[in-house]
Amino acid sequence: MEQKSKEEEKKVGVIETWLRKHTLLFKGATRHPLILSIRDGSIDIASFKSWLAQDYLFVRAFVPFVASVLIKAWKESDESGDMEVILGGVASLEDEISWFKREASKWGISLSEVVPQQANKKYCGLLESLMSPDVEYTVAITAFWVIEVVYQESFAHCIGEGSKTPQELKETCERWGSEAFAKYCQSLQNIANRRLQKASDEELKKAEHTFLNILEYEVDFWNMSRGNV
Ligand SMILES: Cc1ncc(CNC=O)c(N)n1
Repeated sequence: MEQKSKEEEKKVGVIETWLRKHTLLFKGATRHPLILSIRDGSIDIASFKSWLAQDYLFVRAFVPFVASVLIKAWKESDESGDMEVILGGVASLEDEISWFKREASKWGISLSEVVPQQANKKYCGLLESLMSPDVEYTVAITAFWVIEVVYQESFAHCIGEGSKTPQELKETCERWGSEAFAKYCQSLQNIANRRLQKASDEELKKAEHTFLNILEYEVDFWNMSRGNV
């Protein structure tokens, strides 16, 4: 029988603790019926197209949010390496926006005509509130991590063992489900964990609240496009 020392216990990050405490909600966001329908091949393409169009608008709002996290890292971070990780995130969003445009044209979606739905507007509003200079770096980087990891966990599930994801959706799943994206999410998690470990109770409370909020908004976001699954 191995007994964990107090030192080892302390190494279990705040995020791991939250993930254990809020497993149900996390599963709700990362094993949504829409994702399960991609994985089992039963996906209704209209739902996929609706998600794609809405997500393009979301990602456009996500860019300034990530830029705001970059500014906070520059001002508040105790580790210079944080900036490179976040800057990498900003850079890859340029490619992502081009990808959305290509993908939309493949599916015959006219992005200029897409109208944001309620859940999307609400989520973009949350992003905007998190851009405020009053929001601490620790809270913002935690939010950034959870937004990314929901997509990573969701889409990785669609390309895992035994998945029946339709060929034409595989590229989408690879975008967020890839090993490279998983590594990037791990880097964000490490930064967030480091900051959370040093945070005040007040900040911890705010960060956990934001974490839960985002998971709920992600569920609402998937629900928007789920159609009749
Ligand atoms: C609603 C939502 N959540 C997370 C992501 C992933 N981040 C950037 O692409 C996304 N595209 N959309």
